[in-house]
Amino acid sequence: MAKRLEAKNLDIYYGKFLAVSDVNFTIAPRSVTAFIGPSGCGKSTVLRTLNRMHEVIAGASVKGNVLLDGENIYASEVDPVDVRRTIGMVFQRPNPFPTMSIYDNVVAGLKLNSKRMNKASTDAVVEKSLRGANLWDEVKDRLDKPGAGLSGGQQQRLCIARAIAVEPQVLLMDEPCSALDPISTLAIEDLIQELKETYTIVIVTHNMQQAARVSDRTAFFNLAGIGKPGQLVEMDDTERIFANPSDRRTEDYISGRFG
Ligand SMILES: Nc1ncnc2c1ncn2[C@@H]1O[C@H](COP(=O)(O)OP(=O)(O)OP(=O)(O)O)[C@@H](O)[C@H]1O
Repeated sequence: MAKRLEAKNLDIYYGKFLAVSDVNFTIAPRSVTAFIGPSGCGKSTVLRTLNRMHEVIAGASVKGNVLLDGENIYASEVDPVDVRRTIGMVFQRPNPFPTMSIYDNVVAGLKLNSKRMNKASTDAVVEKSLRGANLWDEVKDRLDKPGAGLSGGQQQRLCIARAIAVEPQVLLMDEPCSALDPISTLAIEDLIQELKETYTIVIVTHNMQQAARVSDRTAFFNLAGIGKPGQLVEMDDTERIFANPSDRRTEDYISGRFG
């Protein structure tokens, strides 16, 4: 189910502003890749081009291609809504629909995809998704209660359940733990390890320990200079990036000399 993701010559714009230039990489199926780098270097921008969320912003555009198992997601015949179903996204702040029940939060994605399902199969998807997000045991007796009644960490797992309910092949996570306490953060990190058995995962994180803990591969992004676009400096096995990176700029960043 998990798929390979490739970026080819990506130039990413906000209006005329070239925010990130010439990004190329390949991400293997069933792996976790962390995007790290100083603020403003374009980590979130690159992430959003991987499921065509970038173009939702007025004036934003992309040159280059993103291939999912060799298929260009920017090809003219491709429906961006399908792309966003296949390549799901979890955001920085848990964003469940607050008044909607826990159950309805999980099925919200299915409804958007207008799948017609009977009650029994919907129940099964809800249970499977909540189990997949390690939340089932905590909420199974209050599925009809509002999503807003959960803790921040539970809400983030609910958002992950909502994202996996539509059975994506890739999961993009934009700083999914930045609003969470350390215990909830560890719960999400454990969950990421389990989810990579099924999905290809890309996570943006400011926390280098987190990148070292959860990812197989790490991509270091940097700004070419003030006012210049962000760029991918290097991407390699996480162990190598943290122990013996190829580029001096990566070493300076991970050893805390800047950023
Ligand atoms: N909606 C937007 N409109 C215009 N410019 C934007 C927009 N979002 C981001 N940018 C610009 O694009 C560049 C990259 O921003 P981005 O948020 O991708 O960086 P980042 O590395 O994720 O930063 P951070 O770590 O602070 O979240 C920055 O110069 C930023 O100001």
